[in-house]
Parts: sequence; C-alpha cells; structure tokens
Amino acid sequence: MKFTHDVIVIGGGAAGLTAAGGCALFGLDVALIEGCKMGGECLNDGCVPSKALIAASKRAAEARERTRYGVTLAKPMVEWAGVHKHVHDAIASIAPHDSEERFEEIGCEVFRDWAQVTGPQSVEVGWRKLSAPRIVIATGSKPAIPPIEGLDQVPFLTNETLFDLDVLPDHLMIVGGGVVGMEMAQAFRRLGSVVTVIEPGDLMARDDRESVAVVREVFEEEGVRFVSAKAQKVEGRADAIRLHAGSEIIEGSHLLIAAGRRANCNGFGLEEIGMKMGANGIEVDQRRRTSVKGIYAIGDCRDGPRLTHVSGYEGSNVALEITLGLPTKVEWSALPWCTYTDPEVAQIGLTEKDARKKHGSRVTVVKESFRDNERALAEGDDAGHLKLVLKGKKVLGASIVGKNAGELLLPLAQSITGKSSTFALGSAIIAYPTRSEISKAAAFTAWEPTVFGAIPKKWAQFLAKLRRRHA
Ligand SMILES: Cc1cc2nc3c(=O)[nH]c(=O)nc-3n(C[C@H](O)[C@H](O)[C@H](O)COP(=O)(O)OP(=O)(O)OC[C@H]3O[C@@H](n4cnc5c(N)ncnc54)[C@H](O)[C@@H]3O)c2cc1C
Ligand SMILES: NC(=O)c1ccc[n+]([C@@H]2O[C@H](COP(=O)([O-])OP(=O)(O)OC[C@H]3O[C@@H](n4cnc5c(N)ncnc54)[C@H](O)[C@@H]3O)[C@@H](O)[C@H]2O)c1
Repeated sequence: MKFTHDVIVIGGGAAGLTAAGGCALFGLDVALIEGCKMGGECLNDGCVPSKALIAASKRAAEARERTRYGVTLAKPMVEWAGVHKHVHDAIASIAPHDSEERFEEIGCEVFRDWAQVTGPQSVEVGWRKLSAPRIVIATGSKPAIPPIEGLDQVPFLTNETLFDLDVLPDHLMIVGGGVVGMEMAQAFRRLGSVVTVIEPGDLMARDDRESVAVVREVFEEEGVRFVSAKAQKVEGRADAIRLHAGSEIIEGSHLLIAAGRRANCNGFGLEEIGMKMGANGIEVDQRRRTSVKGIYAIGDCRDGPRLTHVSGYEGSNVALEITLGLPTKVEWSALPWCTYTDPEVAQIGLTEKDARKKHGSRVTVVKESFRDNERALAEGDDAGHLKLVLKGKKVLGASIVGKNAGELLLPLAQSITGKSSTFALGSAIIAYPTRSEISKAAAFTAWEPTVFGAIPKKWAQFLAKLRRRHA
C-alpha cells in the first residue's frame, strides 16, 4: 500500500504536538491535524490562562494585606478588563510556540480541520484522504457535565468559557472541589468575587490530606465558603442562579462546573474500527498502544493522569517508539503534580496513604515544617511542610505544601528514580537561605538514626580516646 505519510497525529495539544514534533525532527513525513485551536487545552483554556489569572489574583491579595514588613501598599483596584487582557496576553505570548507555522517549519504537514478515522491506517480531513502505517490519537478531553437537574436550563461556565467572562462574577458558585475548582476558587475570591465551593467528597481528593488541610484553612481565612454536599438541582437565570446542594440553597451570579473530565474518544470513527474503550477514555497498554494495531493513544483522551507534562511525556515516548523502534513504557513511580493554590500543594510518587496501602508497616514518614526553614521565617511565610514517604532510606513519595512547593520537586524526582540517593540529597551543599533546604533537612532526618547510631558513636568515641592518649 502506498501511504501519504509515515505517521498521522490527530490533535494539536501538548500530547499531539510533542509526538508530531518528535517524529518530524527524526525526518518522518508527519501529518498533524487540529480541528480547533493549536496548543489545545493547556494553552487556550487550561494551564496558561488559569496560571495567568492566579498571578493577577496574587497581586490583589498582596495589596489587600495593606501593611507588611513595614511597607504599606495602596488598596487594590481590580479592573476586570485589565485582568482579562493579561490572561489573553499570556496566551498570545506562548501561542507562537504551538503554532501551525512553527510545526510546519519543524517539518509537519499541518491540517486545520476535524479528522475522521476511516480505517486502521486511514484518516479523512476535509477533502483529503490520508494514510500512514502509524496513527497517534491525541484528541484530549472535555469538561464532564454532572447530572444536575435543571442544568440545561441555566447558563453555566466551564474552563472553556471561564476565561472569556466579560465581568468579574459577584458570586461564583463552583461545583467541584478538585484541582480546577480549588485553583479558581482562590483566584476569583482574591480578585473580589464571593466564592462558594460545592464538593460532597474530599477536597483535592488525590492529594495528601495534611497538605490539603493547610490549604483549606487559608481558603477559609480568605473567605471561600465550602458546602459539603452534592450539587443536585439548579434553577434561575443569568446573574440569579439558585443551586440546591444537600439541605442548602445557594444563590449566586455565576456557576462554574469543575467536576472532572470526559475523554474525547467518540464520534470520529474509533468505535467503527473496533477500538476498545475503557471507563473514561481509550484503552491503552503501557506503551500507549490501543487495541487496533498501529494506532496509539496519548494524553487526556485515554484513561489515566490528565496533566500537560504527562501528555508531553507520552508524546515523546511514542515518538521514540515510532521513529527508532524502541518499545517505551510509561513509568509512574516518580509522577509529579502541583496545584497552584497559595500555598501550593505539590506531590511526587506515592502519598503516605497510598504507600501504606502498598507497603504496609515498612513505610516511614519524615516531616519537616517550613517553620524550621530560615528563608521561610525571614519572609514571614512559613505555612506548610514537606513529608518524605520512605521505605528504608528509599523515597517512595513526597508531599509538600507551602510557597512555591512545586519548585521543590526536582531533587525528589531524582531520588525516587535512583539518580540520587537520600544520602546524597542529605549531604548536598544547598545555598542558604533557600526553601530547597527543606528537602536536604528531610533527607538528613531520614539518615539521622544511622549517622548518629550506636556503631558510628562507638567509633567516634574510640577515635577521641586514641587522640587524648596520643596527642
Ligand atoms: C483549568 C485547567 C487548568 C489546568 N492546569 C494544568 C496545570 O497547571 N498543569 C498541568 O500539568 N495540567 C493542567 N491542566 C490539564 C492540561 O490542560 C491537560 O492535561 C492537557 O492540556 C492535555 O493535553 P492533550 O494534548 O492530551 O489534550 P488537548 O490539549 O485537549 O488537545 C487535544 C486537541 O485535539 C483536538 N481534537 C479533538 N478531536 C479532534 C479531531 N477529531 N480532529 C482534529 N482535532 C481534534 C482538540 O481540538 C484539541 O486541541 C489543566 C486543565 C484545566 C481544565
Ligand atoms: N495544577 C494542575 O496540574 C491542574 C489544574 C487544573 C486541572 N488539572 C487537571 O484537570 C483535570 C480536571 O480537574 P477537575 O478539577 O475538573 O477534576 P477533579 O477530578 O480534580 O475534581 C472534580 C470534583 O468534582 C466533584 N463533583 C462531581 N460531581 C459533583 C456534583 N454533582 N456536585 C459537587 N461536586 C461534584 C468530584 O467529587 C471531584 O472532587 C484533572 O484531571 C487535573 O489533572 C490540573
């Protein structure tokens, strides 16, 4: 069979761009197909706008605490048009990196239309029929819309519309206290909205409970209200929405649904070619191969962790497998993630709870507080801690809550993957005063009983005795 390309990549988000770019850099003929915006969710309605909004909200929060360190700031004036512009300027500044022009330059043939899979090796896009021995599905996900009575009758926001708001909500009700719900709750509260989060289960359920408790306390101090119930019914109209949750009726101006994701895996031909689907996404093996030979699925469209760096990781794995024929499995033992609340909650590897489930009583935990970190004390910002989850001296995971916690994950990634030991981390020279010292302190604490144990003590005493005798 004569193929039009070596590989067809469907989806121009983090996953698809990495796979397509990687294959093109090895000189393959790549078709890259994107039906909507290049850059996908992360750039257009995910990470980038949310982090830009968080940056604006931090500035407002800083000014709201008028006098600090003996310095008084003016009362913050939040101008929504300016915040909106900042968010969209941030998107525009990163857009060239993900653009059609850049990927054409790298060597991809870029198609800006919706793809339809017509066979295990063929795809139609617009009027073109493409074929390749390998296809990569990287079609992402959509916000999941929970079954709430009346939701089809009232206007509601999702991450796809939130960043286009033309006014700051008076009262934002958020259904879902997961990652999106929590990041946006604090951002909008700090910008001046009244915010109510409706969550029946644990807030940020995947994270360490002690870390989340620190965040919850800060949120409550800042005035975010939590309702511990399921959103069951909504009614009303724009600017006057009533939401029923448990025994409460909450009235707000805007409603944000942040209740998880649904994979984009239907309606473009995958079922017709017999592709197996899992509970929430395309079923894949560890090499991201689907049940249809020659077709891979990566990123948010398959079941599994939904994060930009995971999409990128899977994209490069699949590119290596396709270009060099190297079977490349995913490996999650050092998977990091970070929720950009203030304080941040960062996690890598296993939480204490998951480690205990897996390794039982062999798990030990070392906890260091930022109250013992001199940089944090000097800055008067010492909320939070680092928990090192260990089996013997091996790091299984770490949970950090505190200012810039996400920046502290790198040495722990190296420790989990065996590229650096806890001993190396505990004895490294770290610039003073930095928050990174907390990782060194935790690693050293893990070694303390061994370093100052009976044998080294006896040896030191023996040497001291010898010295007294012979000096
Ligand atoms: C508010 C919010 C904040 C987030 N913040 C973070 C963060 O801080 N850090 C982090 O790691 N993750 C974050 N995420 C998650 C992150 O955005 C996603 O995990 C990531 O963008 C997924 O990338 P992807 O390439 O798999 O999918 P997507 O980016 O969704 O890309 C899929 C692309 O495929 C296209 N497509 C779909 N079907 C077809 C078709 N048939 N034909 C052609 N094109 C098609 C779509 O138009 C889309 O552009 C956030 C998510 C949200 C909602
Ligand atoms: N910083 C980051 O890395 C970051 C930021 C934002 C989003 N993301 C990614 O985006 C994805 C989606 O985030 P999310 O917050 O939408 O999902 P999530 O799965 O984190 O949280 C969804 C929450 O909605 C709740 N919920 C569902 N139905 C409800 C109802 N009827 N009433 C009240 N609550 C209800 C659930 O109990 C759950 O806690 C995540 O997979 C995450 O990985 C990552």
